[in-house]
Amino acid sequence: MNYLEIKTHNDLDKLKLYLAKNQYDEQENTVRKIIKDIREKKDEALFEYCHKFDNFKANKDNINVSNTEFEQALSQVTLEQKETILYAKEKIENFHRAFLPKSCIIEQNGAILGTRVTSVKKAGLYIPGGKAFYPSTALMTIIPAYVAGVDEIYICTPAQNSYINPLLLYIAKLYNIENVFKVGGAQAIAALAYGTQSIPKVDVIAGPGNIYVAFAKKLVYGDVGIDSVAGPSEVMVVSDNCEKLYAAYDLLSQAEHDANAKVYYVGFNKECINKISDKFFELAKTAKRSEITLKSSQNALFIQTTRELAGQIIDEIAPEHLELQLNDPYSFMNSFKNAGAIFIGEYSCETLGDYVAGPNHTLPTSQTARFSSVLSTETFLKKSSIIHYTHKALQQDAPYAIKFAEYEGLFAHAEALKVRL
Ligand SMILES: NC(=O)c1ccc[n+]([C@@H]2O[C@H](COP(=O)([O-])OP(=O)(O)OC[C@H]3O[C@@H](n4cnc5c(N)ncnc54)[C@H](O)[C@@H]3O)[C@@H](O)[C@H]2O)c1
Ligand SMILES: N[C@H](CO)Cc1c[nH]c[nH+]1
Ligand SMILES: [Zn+2]
Repeated sequence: MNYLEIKTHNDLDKLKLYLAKNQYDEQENTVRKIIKDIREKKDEALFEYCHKFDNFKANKDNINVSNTEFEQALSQVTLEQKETILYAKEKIENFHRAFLPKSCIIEQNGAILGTRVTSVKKAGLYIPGGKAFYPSTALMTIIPAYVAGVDEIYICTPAQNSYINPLLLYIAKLYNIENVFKVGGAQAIAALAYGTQSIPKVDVIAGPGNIYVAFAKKLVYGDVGIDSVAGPSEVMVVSDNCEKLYAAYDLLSQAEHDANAKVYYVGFNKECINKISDKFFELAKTAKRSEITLKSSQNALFIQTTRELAGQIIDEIAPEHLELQLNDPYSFMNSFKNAGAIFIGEYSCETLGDYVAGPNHTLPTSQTARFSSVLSTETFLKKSSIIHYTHKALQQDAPYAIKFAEYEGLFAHAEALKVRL
């Protein structure tokens, strides 16, 4: 069992060393090659990788889900499945609508100043589908793009042996999305970033994925916008009690996503650490997704610390999900800043956030919650400044702007104002 005792500020170095060991050089090199190949050989390389990694013999005629495939898939969706999806859809839509940023203006010394919010034109959404199917991620990526007003939405998802989850296609149909490409992994991200004969180049790529998808998004960023590096799932539970053992179940729920998932338990006494770790490893042994869970449970880290130092531990790890099972969680929240999503109290388990609470479940991982945010409508929006002066307003500000231009030796800047005075 990975265990750290952090009792003093200096002990935090042990955690930094532990985190620095997580290197994925081999996977990063694989992704670099995939991106290079897609940029150079486009569809030809894309089809080869679909075959190599997903056993799908792709070509220009079958890469896009056809009308017949849509119809077949929709006929398989049961009434109960539809009701479940529509329940979550409404909650997620309401949340994203409520937090939609709006254009706004102010008036200052007679000038109108503002921010104009516009959506990107083309968004590429990645819906994972390697080790599990993720219709919930279809809702979590489509809804913010749709609410933001994106003009064209394209979906990429792996089609192992040519199969796509019918629930995903049902959700795409609810939003009239016709372009669902049967492509997964780094090759999907590269295709959306640079375009191929079959897949258009988009403005923003959003959606989570495994280590290959996450590296690819990181590498194409700058040529295209991304939501965040939303890679293998992570959860940290901080608790000051362990009577109910909820933490062990919550750790397991994320360990089952991926062998590279990361789960952390932070407790304040050894007794709780022992109780939670014993239960967690017992559950992992009999887990349904045992192959994945047994591997990821080996990465679980148990930390014994004090309430005072726990905030610094959170900030260092910057977990994708943070559960605070604490007395007085709100006062504790002043002690840290870095977490993708914060679940407060023993009843707010992460599974609710994964599916139905409303906020997005696509979140930054691998310590990037230090600077990245949850996927939201903002992922698909840009802001432009608005500046509108009248002659009177110009007369008020110009003398100051002219002086600034002169301090900088930029005389043409000053002249552009002087001719208007
Ligand atoms: N951070 C978040 O917000 C969030 C949300 C949901 C899911 N997730 C994560 O998404 C991931 C889903 O992973 P998944 O694997 O099930 O699906 P995935 O769609 O992310 O990955 C499958 C693809 O990986 C590629 N791949 C697999 N093995 C490869 C190899 N050896 N070399 C090159 N490429 C390879 C293939 O192209 C395949 O299509 C999990 O890690 C899960 O934890 C994260
Ligand atoms: N926990 C994932 C984010 O890391 C989201 C998810 C989707 N389905 C189940 N869980
Ligand atoms: Zn999950």
